[in-house]
Amino acid sequence: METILSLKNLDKKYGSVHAVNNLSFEIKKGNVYGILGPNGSGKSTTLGIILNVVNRTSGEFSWFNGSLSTHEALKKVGAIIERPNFYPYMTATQNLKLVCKIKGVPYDNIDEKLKTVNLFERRDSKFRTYSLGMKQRLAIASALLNNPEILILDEPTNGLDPQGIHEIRQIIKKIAANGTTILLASHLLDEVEKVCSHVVVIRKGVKLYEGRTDEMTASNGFFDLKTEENQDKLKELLTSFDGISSIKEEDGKLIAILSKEISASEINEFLFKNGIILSHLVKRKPSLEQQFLSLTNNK
Ligand SMILES: Nc1ncnc2c1ncn2[C@@H]1O[C@H](COP(=O)(O)OP(=O)(O)OP(=O)(O)O)[C@@H](O)[C@H]1O
Repeated sequence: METILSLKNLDKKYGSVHAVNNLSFEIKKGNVYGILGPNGSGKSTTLGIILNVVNRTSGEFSWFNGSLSTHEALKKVGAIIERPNFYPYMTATQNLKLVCKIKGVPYDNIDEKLKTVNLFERRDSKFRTYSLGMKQRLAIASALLNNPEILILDEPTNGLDPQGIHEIRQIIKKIAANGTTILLASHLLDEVEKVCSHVVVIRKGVKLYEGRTDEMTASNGFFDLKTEENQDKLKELLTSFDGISSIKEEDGKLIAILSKEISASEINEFLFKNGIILSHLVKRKPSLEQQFLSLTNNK
């Protein structure tokens, strides 16, 4: 799969603040990536560096396998990293025409992009009459005017109401489904879970996790178990079972953490054959939220 962007050991210090710390990851064509991290974790700084608006302290990044200069490469990138700013007394179409002039691209795309962001019907309304959600959608249309290979968004749903948030997420998915690679920064786990196929989790500029969003959720999970009879024997049997990596006690129950996929019936049968009748057996998986919190809090 074609590499759109690669970061190697990227570092940024603002005086004593280590905003980005030895960060490496790759963006492959066609995926939707989320940079996920709490406030101040270095997301905006990272986006600023790859867009050439923030100087890195050290490390490297390269666009499109280094086949183009950064200046040329950025012509194939659409980005919104600041609050959208358009002329209030001009209509959506007039504002986008101006952007086309500045970017040196023809007007031909304007209607299509307005349709993509559900603003075609409101194309002749003045920008100042737009809601915050509409302003954000117009910014997305503007970033798409040059048909970019990749669209970069910093906290795309910040400040919007639930409906506005939903609409922006649907639009991002639609743009991705049309083949545009997407990189967005978010502090919202839920957002990344809903929108992104891949995630890079950072905290204090350090990468904690990189991989598929669904694989982050697909840890093997754990069993809650209880017997009214011999809890010690239950513990002993579980310890001997291949695929159980550790056991802890909680509120009179045993929690068995799995290192591979084991079904509830498999474990139930094994215990029954060895003389244990369970009064409680539940298989659980930690939610992405629990995993995110443990990733960002405990390291
Ligand atoms: N221009 C600057 N000068 C000094 N420190 C800065 C500057 N920009 C960012 N920082 C610091 O660098 C760290 C990372 O900030 P950054 O804005 O990249 O994080 P973020 O993850 O995008 O957070 P947020 O979601 O709050 O914007 C923070 O500690 C921030 O205070």
